[in-house]
Amino acid sequence: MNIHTSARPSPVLRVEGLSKQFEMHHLNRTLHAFENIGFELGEGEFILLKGENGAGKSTLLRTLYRTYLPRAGHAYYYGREGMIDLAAAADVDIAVLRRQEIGFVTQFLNARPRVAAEELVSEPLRLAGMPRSEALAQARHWLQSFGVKPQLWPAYPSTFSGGEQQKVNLARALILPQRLLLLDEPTASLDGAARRALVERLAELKASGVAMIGVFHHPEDVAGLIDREIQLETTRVLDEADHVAQ
Ligand SMILES: Nc1ncnc2c1ncn2[C@@H]1O[C@H](COP(=O)(O)OP(=O)(O)OP(=O)(O)O)[C@@H](O)[C@H]1O
Repeated sequence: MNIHTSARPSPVLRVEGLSKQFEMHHLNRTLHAFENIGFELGEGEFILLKGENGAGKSTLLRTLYRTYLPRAGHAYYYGREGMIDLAAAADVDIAVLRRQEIGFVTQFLNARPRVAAEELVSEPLRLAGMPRSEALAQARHWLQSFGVKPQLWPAYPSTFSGGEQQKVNLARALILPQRLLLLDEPTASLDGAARRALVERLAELKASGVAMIGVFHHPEDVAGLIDREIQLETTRVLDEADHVAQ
């Protein structure tokens, strides 16, 4: 007898009852960015986050990256060293995870003055112990794939166009396979060739087991990668009177 079981992939992230609000002190109001979010993300899975402008998509990604602390809930991350609640972990543990396991990819480059593009891109590999020449060779490979011209490789990205900066940013963010990738509109302002290169790289990372959750300007680009979608509802603003009524 053949029994077919569709085993779920090992969990990477389990989010329960996650909520985030912003206090708008100057207006004496509370803005609920998202409320009571729950989902599970397994190895090699890809979740597309959807919702109107202001629905809380970026805020959810930033809360998972712990740029923000949530108001309530849990985000259990199953890492190489065991399980940790990203909603409550110490900053020092979050810093280690950001270096080694959890990546955040946005369209904005955090360019450092007088650091060449190829140095910036190769840095994660060098920090992981790869010899400099090998790390630089890989950095050039990825800069080439994303369409950054060779004459720009030794130049400073602070002088690059918006699209060129974004390509450097992507090459750096995706050069070292992470366990979990948070993607905040990584294709915005990229040309067609760079978008295709990005999607190819994401497909490769997904196949190697990297879990991803993200917002995409052109979701059709990643249609072939999506396992599930999460729809966020539009943000509610509560003022003091609402608080009293609750
Ligand atoms: N640091 C902050 N302080 C106060 N309010 C904030 C802050 N960050 C975001 N918000 C508010 O939270 C809500 C959700 O914002 P967010 O950027 O997460 O939306 P989004 O779904 O990513 O929108 P978009 O599709 O326009 O990028 C918005 O109303 C925004 O004004």
